[in-house]
Amino acid sequence: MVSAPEGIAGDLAEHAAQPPLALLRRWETSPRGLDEAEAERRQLAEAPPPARRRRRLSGTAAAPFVLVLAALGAVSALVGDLRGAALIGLLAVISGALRFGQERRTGRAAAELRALAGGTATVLRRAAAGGPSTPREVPAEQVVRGDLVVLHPGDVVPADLRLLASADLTVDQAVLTGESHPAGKHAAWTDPSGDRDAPADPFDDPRLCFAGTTVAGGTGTAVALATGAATYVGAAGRALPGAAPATTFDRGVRSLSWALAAVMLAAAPAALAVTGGLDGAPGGWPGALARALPLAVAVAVAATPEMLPLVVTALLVRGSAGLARRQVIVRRLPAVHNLGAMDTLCLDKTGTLTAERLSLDCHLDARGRPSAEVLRLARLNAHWSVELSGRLVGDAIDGALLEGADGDPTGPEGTAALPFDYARRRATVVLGGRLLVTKGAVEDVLARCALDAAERARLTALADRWAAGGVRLLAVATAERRLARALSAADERDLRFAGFVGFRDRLVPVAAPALADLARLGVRPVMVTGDHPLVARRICRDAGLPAARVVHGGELAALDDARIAALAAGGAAFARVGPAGKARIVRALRASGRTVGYLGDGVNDVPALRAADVGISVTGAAGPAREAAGVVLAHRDLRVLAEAVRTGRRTFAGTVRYLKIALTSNVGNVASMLAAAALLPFLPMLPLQVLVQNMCFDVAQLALVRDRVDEGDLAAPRTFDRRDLARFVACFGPIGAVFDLAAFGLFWLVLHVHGDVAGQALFHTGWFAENLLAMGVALLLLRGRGRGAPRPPWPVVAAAAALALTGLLVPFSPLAGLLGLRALPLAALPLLAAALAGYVLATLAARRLYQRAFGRWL
Ligand SMILES: Nc1ncnc2c1ncn2[C@@H]1O[C@H](COP(=O)(O)OP(=O)(O)OP(=O)(O)O)[C@@H](O)[C@H]1O
Repeated sequence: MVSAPEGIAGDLAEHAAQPPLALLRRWETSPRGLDEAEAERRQLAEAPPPARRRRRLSGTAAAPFVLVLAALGAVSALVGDLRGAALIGLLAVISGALRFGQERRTGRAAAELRALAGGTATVLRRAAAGGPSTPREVPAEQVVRGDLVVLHPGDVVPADLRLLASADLTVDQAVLTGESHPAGKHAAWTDPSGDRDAPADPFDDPRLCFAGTTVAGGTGTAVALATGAATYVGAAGRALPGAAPATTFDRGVRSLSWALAAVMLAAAPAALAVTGGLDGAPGGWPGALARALPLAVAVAVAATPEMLPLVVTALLVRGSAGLARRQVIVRRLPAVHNLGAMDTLCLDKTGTLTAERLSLDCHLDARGRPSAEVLRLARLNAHWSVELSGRLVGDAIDGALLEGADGDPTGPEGTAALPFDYARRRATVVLGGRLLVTKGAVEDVLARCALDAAERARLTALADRWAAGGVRLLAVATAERRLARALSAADERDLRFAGFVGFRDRLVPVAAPALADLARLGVRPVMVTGDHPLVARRICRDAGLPAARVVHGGELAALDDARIAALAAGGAAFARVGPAGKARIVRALRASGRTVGYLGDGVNDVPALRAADVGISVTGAAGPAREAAGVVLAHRDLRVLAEAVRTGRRTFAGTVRYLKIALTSNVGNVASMLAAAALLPFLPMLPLQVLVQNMCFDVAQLALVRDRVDEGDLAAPRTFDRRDLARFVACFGPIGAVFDLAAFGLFWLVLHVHGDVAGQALFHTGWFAENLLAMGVALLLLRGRGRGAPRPPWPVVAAAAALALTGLLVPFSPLAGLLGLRALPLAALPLLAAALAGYVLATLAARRLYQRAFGRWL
């Protein structure tokens, strides 16, 4: 559960306790809302300062590598090596500039992608002070304090709100409280004991709605108390709505980062331990320590794949740009990875598997005979529930009813409405102040009709027959009633059954092949629908989906997460599931270790879209559903899903490849450096040389972002596998270390480098060159499995060549003196070639063995 600073919780409690009118006065607003000019003024006052560039610069400056360089520079200056300190400072600037540039590029691309879709909210505003107010849809971040916000099912609450009025409002607060049942919300609260103004926990206060939660049912009007960072979640430092739950990839990278931090912490003392006892260091032990400390830090840096965040973001941006070309819009970058990791895809039915539009099929009386009167009642219900709820358009059912009608349906004017909501599964209007007309799910409406058991059973059987044939029936019922007060769900009782309206929900032709493609990629589809179990079974059959059993939403409460996951794994479909139930199924599957996608287009899908590892929606879907999704399909063509999954896997494989190459090289390097430090009577490499070489490798590895992936590595869902990574590094890391050490041995024996400073510089140079050449080779050989794998693209070849050339040419350049390097004698070249040839042959052999033993490369 999210907890926020005391002050915020206290403020909210105080606001909640105030009478609505006093509250409106205090916020200088009115029951008709703010006028546009005032809203704009407040928006300017509340907007965060435009300090983004400065923040990015300071973020770059605080990057671990830059920080370590700064620390090293300081240590060098302290031990009197001013030239070294200046050079390290220069290195810090170059590294920071590279990082800043790359981040700016990827950041811009990511922002462009994000801007493709954003959250909206409905507010009541007036064009001018004193004028009438109208509901207006505005971007969620433009809601200001004092705005009157109108809530409908599926809306993501845009700010912390105090309710002024509501009708059967329920809010899913799971993102904040973990509570899976929606909480009832209404404008009043009284403490039974009369002691307190507000419940102890603000989330229990029915008068308050919190930014980031989702409206599950009913409607409401509320005043905004806090927006943006000032909201309860904002102040708690929590990512605001849309914040997808941590995915397996996030968790994997996080645990890897911890492991690497531990390696860094261990590498520094290890380097100290092996170099601390250097013989003959001037100044005795403290002098040796002062010389060894920078190396220890440099070794720790060399052990870390510091480009990881950059490579991950660049790969994600590249993946999403590729998807955008295929009309798949990625709204949240990590969703790309999650598409690749997804092994279960829950889908609702209407508008995803079946056509976006329903068509009216029949209108029947209680005997099953065509009835124009039933159609007229259903249309009046649809017309007035859309009109009186302030919504511009109805859902698919209302749309289908109104579509065929010639103008407004004839009949008395609607005077009150209780619009459709997913928990009640029905909609009710009052016509002419006394005729109540309800339409909705057959079993829900029949349960509220005054019928004897036999008649109810007969009507249920009649509806089931139609449902089994693929027709969705809704029941229509009426009642004569004078309402002295506002209409509420309690009035939907003792109804007189009028008849049925039926709709045809056609499976889109591409649904079955698209789902088959996904199944071949190891993604199990699970249907989760609000519709009737028999309709669900029928559609599953037509779409080739498993429906070994259809679990009714009503059963969910009695099932624990493990059982729900087991049912889904056993091929069950879920029917008559409301928004909270859909989210519950997604959470249960995630809790069982699955990576879950959710594909839906209705407001009833919003909680599930947000609970999933990756929420997928379609353009033309309800606004809140699009906003809740991480991925939006620009065309309702499910066939692109398989390609999106493959792109996700490619992106993921790219990240894994980077990690494998970087860690293998780093581990081999650090191991050989520590071993050499223990064996040699002098530092095997100067800290600055370690850092320069490390930076060259870092930059070269950015080319991997452009690399291709073997399609064979994309066949199954991928999650972060630390064991696989460790195995790879354990197989290939030591090869690098062994050949590094072999090279030292050769230099030692053949170049006679021992002893004097000039000899040491020669040794350092030999190693510098050998290391960079080996890194170039690693980049080319470890990127793929060899025969049959895609050839390296030119940026990777160029990066490998640049590494090799840097190693060979820098010792002959003016930079050599600055870095403490010397021109290598010609005799060194055959040694380098021999060490390198050995490394190449050993790696090729190991690659074949690895391939045979483990099959998968990335
Ligand atoms: N506008 C409406 N008025 C009255 N009843 C409705 C309306 N829309 C839907 N219903 C009833 O409520 C049920 C649940 O609707 P819901 O939208 O949750 O699911 P669905 O559209 O049937 O399927 P899916 O979850 O696959 O989109 C419907 O099957 C229908 O019986």
